[in-house]
This record gives sequence, C-alpha cells and structure tokens, in this order.
Amino acid sequence: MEYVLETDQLGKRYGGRWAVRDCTLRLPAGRVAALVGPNGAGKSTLLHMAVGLLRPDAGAVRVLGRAPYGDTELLSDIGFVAQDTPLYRDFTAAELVTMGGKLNRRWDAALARTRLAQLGLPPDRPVGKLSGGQRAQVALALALAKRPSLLLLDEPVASLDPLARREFLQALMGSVAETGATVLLSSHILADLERTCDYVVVLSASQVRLAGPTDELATSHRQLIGPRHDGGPIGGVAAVVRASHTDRQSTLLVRTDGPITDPMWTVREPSLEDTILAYLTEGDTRASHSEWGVAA
Ligand SMILES: Nc1ncnc2c1ncn2[C@@H]1O[C@H](COP(=O)(O)OP(=O)(O)OP(=O)(O)O)[C@@H](O)[C@H]1O
Repeated sequence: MEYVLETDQLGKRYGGRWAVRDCTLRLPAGRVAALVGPNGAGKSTLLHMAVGLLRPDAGAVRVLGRAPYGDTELLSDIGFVAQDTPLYRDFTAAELVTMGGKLNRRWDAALARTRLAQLGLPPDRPVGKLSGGQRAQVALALALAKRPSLLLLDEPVASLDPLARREFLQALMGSVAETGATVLLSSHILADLERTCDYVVVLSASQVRLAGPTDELATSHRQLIGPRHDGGPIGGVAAVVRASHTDRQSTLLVRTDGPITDPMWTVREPSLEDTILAYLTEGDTRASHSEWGVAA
C-alpha cells in the first residue's frame, strides 16, 4: 500500500462553517508526519474523520484504501489518541492493558507492559490519579499495543514538560521504527517536529497550505536577505512564500527552482519552523501551493 492515508477534497462543516475544506493529501506508508496549524485550523476534525468518528460532508477520506466511517473492521488497523487522552480513570495502567487484550483482536500486551515499565509509573495507581503527561504516556503505550498500521495522535505532547516531551517523541520514534506504523501527529510545538517528523502537513483556516517530506522542504526553500526588493523575478526563485521589509532591506522566504547565484542576496537554509511559519502567514502563500500537490 503506497499511501496509508488519502484524502480527496475532503470537507467537514459544523452548521454553516467549514472546519476542513478541500483537503487533498497523500500520506505515504512509514512516515512520521506532523499536522501543524493554529488553534481552530481543523486538525482535530481531520483526525476524527480519518479514524471514522466523523462523517465527511464533502470529498473522501481513505485509510488503507477504505473509507473509515462506519467500517468497524478497519478500526483494528488504526490507533488513535484523542487530544484529552480519554482513559477509564478508575483503572490502573496494568488493568487497561488487560482490558485492551479483551477488546482488540490484535494486541501486543508485552509491548505495552515493557513501555509502562520503562516509564516507571506506579503500577497500582488509577490513571485518573496520574499527571496529564503520565496519562499521555499510558495512552501512547495502549495505542501502540494495537500494532496499528496508522497511528493518529492529537496533540500528544501538549501536556508534557520539555524532558517528557523529548522522551515521548523518542519512544514514539523507537516504536514506529519497530512496528512500521505510519504516524500523523498534530502539534503546536514546531521546534520538536524537526527532530521527530519526516513529513509535514500544514493546515490553516480549514485548508492545507503545504504537505510534503521535510527533506524536500529543506532543499526547496531558502531565506534570502538583501537590499529592498519590491517584486520582479529573482533567478532560481519559483515563488516568494513570505516577504518582510525594512526601508532598505528585504528578507524573503522563497521556494526555489534552481540555484540562487545573484550575489546581491545572502542565502540561508531556513529551519523547518521558519518554513512552516512562513506558510502559516496569510497573504503571499497561495501562489506556491501547487508544487506540493496542494490546491491553492
Ligand atoms: N463540535 C463542534 N461544533 C461546532 N464547531 C466545531 C466543533 N468542533 C470544532 N468546531 C470548529 O471547527 C473548527 C476546527 O476545529 P478543530 O478542533 O478541528 O481545530 P484544531 O486545529 O484541532 O484546533 P486546536 O489546535 O485548538 O485543537 C474551529 O473553528 C472549531 O471552532
């Protein structure tokens, strides 16, 4: 299966307002993909459609080639951790592992137990009495125990301190390398993603602004600093994603289609965070979408 998750002009409306609109995506197998965007961009709505909790109002979503809404068999192939990591609060993590074994056809209890033991969580404490970060770790261990083909995580690190965040993401990467799952995780914390993710989907105001592998993003974008530039072509620049100016100087984040040789410009490789932020800024972005397989 080339693509684990595919959407075609996918849309979801709440009342008269689109929460996700014209969303076309192809997430290749084996990727750890970040779904980034500001509050209200539509990230949770997209994930809920992917796991079959919401029915699309327009277009289509397919996981492993099947429409998830109403397909209960497909559920065994999808792991999902919702934003508030809902767990039965009166149960201990060990009891939840046992319960998972009874509720799932495919269940790797040993994987979950090993993970929980590594975390050093108090084994007999109900999860309702664990910290938010500890609960997130338990929820990840349970989701991994399903050995899903697609793992969807809605802001899994939001409640974690920086050290716990790093540990969580390392554990995630280790498990993914071992199980071969494809991951789509939403997050606001861009700095973490550069280390963890090899694919990025940027959502803003209900639409996909950018989607592609991070290594391609890195090679195809540059930051240019030079004398004030008020338009006009620049050799090697396919599109200006974002421009900021002072009276005498311009700083441009550009998508390239060749080397930039004009000595007028100082050329730097932007961080992934800078590139994502440029696409999140409304205004100059629309011209450059098509290159990434995204409708402008
Ligand atoms: N059940 C609902 N009823 C009505 N509107 C909703 C509902 N759920 C979400 N919305 C709206 O849909 C839009 C997208 O919401 P969504 O929760 O998908 O965004 P998000 O990117 O996950 O946001 P956040 O980062 O804050 O979690 C927002 O404008 C939100 O107010």
